[in-house]
Amino acid sequence: MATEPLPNNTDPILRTEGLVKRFGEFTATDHVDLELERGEFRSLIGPNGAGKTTLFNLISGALPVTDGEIYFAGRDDEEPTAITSLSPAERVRRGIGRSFQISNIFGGLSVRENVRLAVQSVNREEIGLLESLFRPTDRYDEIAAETERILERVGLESVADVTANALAYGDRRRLEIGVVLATDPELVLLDEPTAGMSVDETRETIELIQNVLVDQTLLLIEHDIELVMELSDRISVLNHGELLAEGTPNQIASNQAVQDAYLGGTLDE
Ligand SMILES: Nc1ncnc2c1ncn2[C@@H]1O[C@H](COP(=O)(O)OP(=O)(O)OP(=O)(O)O)[C@@H](O)[C@H]1O
Repeated sequence: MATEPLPNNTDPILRTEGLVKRFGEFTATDHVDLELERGEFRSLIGPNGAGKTTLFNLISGALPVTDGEIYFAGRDDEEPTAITSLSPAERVRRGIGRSFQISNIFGGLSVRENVRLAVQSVNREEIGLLESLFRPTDRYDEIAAETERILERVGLESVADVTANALAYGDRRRLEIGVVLATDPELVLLDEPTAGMSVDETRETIELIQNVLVDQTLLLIEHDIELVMELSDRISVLNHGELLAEGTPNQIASNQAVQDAYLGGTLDE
């Protein structure tokens, strides 16, 4: 009987080393060492002000780090390389996508135009100048085909010509996910995708994310602890900017430090 081949690379897709972010005297990120395995669904939880969004901003490049390094393995199964000083746009090209709290949608453009722009934004650099000059039709066809593939993947074909601002709430969520998928990410940072949603909408959105982003590594900030416990492969807990605990949902649920600092014993109920 054939045996499963061993994965040829077990390096983490993302690794932060001693990551620090200070705002003046205040330390929002305090020597965070985080490692994400390729393909995992990781949630990042912690009380308000624990530093979750700040950590996302450091990983995406929206904020410069005060100290420490960020390594990312990117598209090819290569050794992780330092991305700490790369621009946000370069990080997107390397394969770090981000969605939700920072909206990537242009409200005045159609659904299709939004997706096409996102596809173009990452493809531009991948072909040489000569190729782009001599094969414009091929390129146009490729981008159009990829755009249609993504519209189908997120279930927006029937509203492709609708202006984004006119979309129903659920379809707007689909477009957010489509736009991030269009950048062909390896890792997707999802910052409270369900903020302001009802329990049912929350569940539907998370299920959509899981279905559509099945090939990606996900790092999710989510306040619905029940959902986090149910869906995550592993959970990292931040408290006062520090990584307080890390583990499977069961390990986190039974971690006394987490209960004391954050969950107030509610997980066992
Ligand atoms: N640009 C900034 N300047 C000064 N302080 C900031 C800045 N950004 C964040 N902070 C502070 O850093 C701390 C962490 O904020 P952050 O938004 O990362 O927390 P969070 O865990 O995402 O919180 P929440 O769950 O409420 O969204 C907070 O005390 C916040 O006031």
